[in-house]
Parts: sequence; C-alpha cells; structure tokens
Amino acid sequence: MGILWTKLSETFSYFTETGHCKILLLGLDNAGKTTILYKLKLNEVVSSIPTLGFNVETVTPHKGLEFTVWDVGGQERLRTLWSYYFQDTCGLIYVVDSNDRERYEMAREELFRVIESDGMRDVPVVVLANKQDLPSKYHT
Ligand SMILES: Nc1nc2c(ncn2[C@@H]2O[C@H](COP(=O)(O)OP(=O)(O)OP(=O)(O)O)[C@@H](O)[C@H]2O)c(=O)[nH]1
Ligand SMILES: [Mg+2]
Repeated sequence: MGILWTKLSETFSYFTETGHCKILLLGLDNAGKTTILYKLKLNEVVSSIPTLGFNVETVTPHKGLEFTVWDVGGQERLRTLWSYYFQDTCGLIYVVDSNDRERYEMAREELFRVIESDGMRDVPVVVLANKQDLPSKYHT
C-alpha cells in the first residue's frame, strides 16, 4: 500500500494547485473501496460492512498535500447516487475486484458511465485491480 500511495500521490498531485484535492473512490459493491480507504488512512485492514451511504476521510501523504477521499457505496441501487459526489473531484480511483470476472463487463460499463458524465470528463482516473492475492485474479 505504501507504493500504491506514493504512485497515487504523484499522479493526483499534478492536478492540484492548492495542495487540497478531492478524490473519489468508486467501483462495484464488494470491490474493496472501504478496505482501501482505511488502509490509506490508518495503514490497517479493518473489517468493513457494505457501505450504504459514504465514508469520507482526510489523508495527508506528505506535508503540503491533503486529500479528502470519498468512498461511496457501490451496490446497484446506490450507483445512481454517485453523480451527487462528482463536483470538484480532482482524481478518481476506480476499484475492480480482479477475482470477480463475471462482473468485469458491468464494472466497465459503470466506469464509462462515470467518466462520460458532466464534470468528470477531465478528471484523471486510476483503475485499481484489487484482490490480487486471490487465485482467479486477472493477470495484467
Ligand atoms: N482477499 C481480499 N479481500 C479483500 C481485499 N480488499 C477487500 N477485501 C474484502 O472484500 C470485501 C468487501 O470489501 P469492502 O471494502 O467492504 O468493499 P466495498 O467496495 O467498500 O463495498 P461496498 O461498500 O458495498 O460498495 C470485504 O470482505 C473485504 O475484507 C483484498 O485485497 N483481498
Ligand atoms: Mg464500502
């Protein structure tokens, strides 16, 4: 996670002039968004339950750079709410469960719906293939 964080910081820090940046964590339900949020925030794996609303945490990768990370529930009925979180986003982390091959196509469609939306077209995106520890992960 240390390396991931360094890479994300490098990527998104280009897009913030103020040192503050709002990052959205999106992806299908069970992708691992909340787990990633608290790993970034606390450097711990906490047990999580499905997110029905959102979680928001401020993380400071290094002095002078502050990210507000918004983790929004990914269940199907909650995805229509994602657009309420788009405003002022400077980076999108889209999390995919690499082990969930049956839903790759759905994950792709939802990602495109997001990045083709007003307010998100110019936002840099990192697609994070999560759960690389599991056996049927997708090899890139
Ligand atoms: N094996 C493995 N399990 C993971 C990993 N990341 C998350 N999980 C597990 O996947 C399940 C779902 O994780 P969450 O972080 O709650 O998923 P989410 O994307 O926030 O789901 P929603 O809130 O419903 O949108 C949990 O049981 C986690 O422990 C990982 O890298 N490897
Ligand atoms: Mg969650």
